[in-house]
Amino acid sequence: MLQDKLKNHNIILASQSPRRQELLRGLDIEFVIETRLVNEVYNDQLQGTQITDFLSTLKAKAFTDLAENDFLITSDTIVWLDDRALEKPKTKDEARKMLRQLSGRKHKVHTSVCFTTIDDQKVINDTTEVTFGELNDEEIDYYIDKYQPFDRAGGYGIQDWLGFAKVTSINGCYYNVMGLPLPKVYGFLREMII
Ligand SMILES: Cc1cn([C@H]2C[C@H](O)[C@@H](COP(=O)(O)OP(=O)(O)OP(=O)(O)O)O2)c(=O)[nH]c1=O
Repeated sequence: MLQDKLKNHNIILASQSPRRQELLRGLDIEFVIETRLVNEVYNDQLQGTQITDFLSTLKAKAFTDLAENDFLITSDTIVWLDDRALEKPKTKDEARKMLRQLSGRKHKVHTSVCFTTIDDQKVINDTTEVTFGELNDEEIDYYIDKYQPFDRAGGYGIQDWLGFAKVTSINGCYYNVMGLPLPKVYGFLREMII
C-alpha cells in the first residue's frame, strides 16, 4: 500500500488552506504542514492552467532547504471565466461582482499540484466545469455576510451554502474545485513513490 511506502518520506503540505489540509487527510497519508510567505504574482499572458501550474511551482520555490526524504506538495486553484482568472476577492464589492458574473453560467475551476523533492519536480493539473443557477442580490449578500468567502477563489466554496443551494451540475472532480484533485494526487503518489 502507498501508506507503507510513504513511511520513508516526510510529506510536507505547504498550504494554509484548511480545505487542502482536510482533503489530504482524507487520503490517510501522514504529513506535516509548513507554510511560507509567497507573493503570488504572475505574467498576465498566462492562461488557465498555465497560471495554476506557475503559481503552484512558485509556492515551492520558497523551500530552498529540502532534506533528502522531504516530499513537498504545493497547490493553486483559480476560477476561470470569460478567459480571465477570478482569484480570491479582497473586498465585499469584489466578491459581489464575481458572484454576479458567475450567476446562471458555467465556469471552469483549475487546480495545479506541484510535487517537489530535493532533485525532482513535477506538476499535475485538473479542470472541473461548474454550473451555477441564477443568484439574486439578496442571496449573494446573504452568502458573503455569513460565509465571508475572501479566502476562496471566485468568492465561493462549493462545499458551503452556495454550493449546496446553487451548483446545479459539475463535470469533473469535486475535490478539484475545493483545492486538491484527490484521485489524481493519489495516482501520482502511487506512481512516483517507490
Ligand atoms: C472554487 C473554490 C475554491 N476554494 C478555495 C481552495 C483554496 O483554498 C482557495 C484558492 O486559493 P489558493 O491561492 O489556491 O490557495 P490558498 O491561498 O487558500 O492556500 P495555499 O496557497 O496556502 O495553499 O479557494 C474552495 O474552498 N472551494 C471552492 O469551491
